[in-house]
Amino acid sequence: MSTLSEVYRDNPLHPQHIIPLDFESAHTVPESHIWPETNDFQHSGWSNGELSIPVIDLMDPNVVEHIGHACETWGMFQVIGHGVCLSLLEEVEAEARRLFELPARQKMKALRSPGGATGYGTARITPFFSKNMWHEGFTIMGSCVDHAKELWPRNYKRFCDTMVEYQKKMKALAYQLWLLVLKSLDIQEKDVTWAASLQHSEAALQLNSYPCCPDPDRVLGLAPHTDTLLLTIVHQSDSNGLQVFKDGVLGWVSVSPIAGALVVNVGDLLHIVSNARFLTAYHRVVANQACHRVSIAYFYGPPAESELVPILPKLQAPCYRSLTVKEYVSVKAKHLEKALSLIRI
Ligand SMILES: C=C1C[C@]23C[C@H]1CC[C@H]2[C@@]12CCC[C@@](C)(C(=O)O1)[C@H]2[C@@H]3C(=O)O
Ligand SMILES: O=C(O)CCC(=O)C(=O)O
Ligand SMILES: [Fe+2]
Repeated sequence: MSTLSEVYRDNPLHPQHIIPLDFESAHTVPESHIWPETNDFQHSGWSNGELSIPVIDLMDPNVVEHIGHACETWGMFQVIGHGVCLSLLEEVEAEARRLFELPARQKMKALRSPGGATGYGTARITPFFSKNMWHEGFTIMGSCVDHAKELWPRNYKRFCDTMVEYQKKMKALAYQLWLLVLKSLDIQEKDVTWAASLQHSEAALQLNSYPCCPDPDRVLGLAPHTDTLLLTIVHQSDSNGLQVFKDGVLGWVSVSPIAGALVVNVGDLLHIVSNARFLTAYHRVVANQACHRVSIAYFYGPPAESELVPILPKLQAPCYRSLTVKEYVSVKAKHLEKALSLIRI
């Protein structure tokens, strides 16, 4: 369907990097999932007052300044007053849980193929790390009917309808955030050559599952990474786990759940077009023993063929060379964290 899928088809993964652990049967943590020398997971993580990411009310008259400031200092913030109703957030989370609670052999029927972009499986960044994550995911790009039919042959409609409805709401919210971001950069929409194409944006919905872990201090839910596209909107439900890296003294900072709030990340593409003024959020997820954490992430960006050009204030030189979305996604699929430095001028 989308040309982003083509990029992933051209960068296939090995089957052993796609199949998650059968977490239900794992009563101890296997060697393959024990991360070395990183026992800082639970104890780092500030999360009070000034030491947490900003919470921004979209109805606030100064919302543009707040968003600009948050993107410059954290690359991540939480939004309230976004107009997405709580019942839809609860519904999409309940559907995600319904999927992940299926027995492993059932979920395997919707396994992502080696060159595929969609379906059940590990996180795409898995091959870059020597240890596996305490995580399983389900990726949706375009229609999820074929995979959902494998999971629930007679009863797939509720899942798909919820995902369609949720993506519609996320797309509208992402566009609203994008316009606020442009304002904060003092840029007119008409000056961005690919702005109109955002109507046909290439988006992905990722359902994430972090099962209860018998030994959470020795595993990682999701390894540190930055998101690739423009913006990510995350519904993280009510359990801790998400952390963002803040340069300087703070290190890993917990992103405390706020009921009804959504977490917004600056992705690499927004970092590039802002000419490095906005930080791309480097984040990770730690595991926990008590509950099965589920999150739903919506990735928003321009169509794959769009040419990204850093938007420059007067007299500023571009930090990155111009390239298409597709080209960047492909560089990232091959080099992960090194991708940004490879396109630096
Ligand atoms: C459109 C996207 C964005 C993807 C790839 C593709 C579909 C799945 C997304 C994630 C979801 C989990 C973390 C991440 C890092 C991963 O491994 O897969 C994300 C990645 C990215 O932001 O690069
Ligand atoms: O689970 C979370 O809170 C974050 C997930 C995430 O970082 C992602 O899907 O890219
Ligand atoms: Fe992420």
